[in-house]
Amino acid sequence: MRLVAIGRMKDKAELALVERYLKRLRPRLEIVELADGRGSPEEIKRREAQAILAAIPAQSFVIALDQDGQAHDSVAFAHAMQDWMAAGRAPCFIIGGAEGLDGAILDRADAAMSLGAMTWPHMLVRIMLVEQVYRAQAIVAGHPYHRAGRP
Ligand SMILES: C[S@@+](CC[C@H](N)C(=O)[O-])C[C@H]1O[C@@H](n2cnc3c(N)ncnc32)[C@H](O)[C@@H]1O
Repeated sequence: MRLVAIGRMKDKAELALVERYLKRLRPRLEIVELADGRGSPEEIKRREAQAILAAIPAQSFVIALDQDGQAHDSVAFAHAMQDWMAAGRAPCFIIGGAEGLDGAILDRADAAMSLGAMTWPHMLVRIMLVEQVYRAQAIVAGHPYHRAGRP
């Protein structure tokens, strides 16, 4: 599995949170960080899109993180991950930069996934996604990390 993300995560507290979940993931999630684009907002998105497209492995199931995408609950996400893997298409998640994702990425993506209607900073999205991937693996494994209790 791969995560292609715009921006270098430097903050130690953010890195520690990503590492907390990353080290537990099986299969592992490789994070590919790409430099922020330069120029006007449109140029930034276009340049970042070129780099993102080049970093997507062949055969992967591409999931663009986008606030207008489809919102899953954690169990549905876990089962979707299982289906992609079973089909031999390892997930490749994409997180945009400050300007968001270029339309070319949304066109290339096999799915667009939302973490809610609000706009989140990309580094927080990275942390939340890695936690949800770990939660998905816990759900599939029947690990008690995920408690399904609801009112
Ligand atoms: C700061 S946001 C970009 C905001 C940008 N104005 C836009 O409209 O996408 C950076 C990245 O974080 C991700 N992101 C932010 N909020 C999200 C949400 N609610 N659901 C899914 N991804 C989100 C997206 O990949 C986005 O490109």
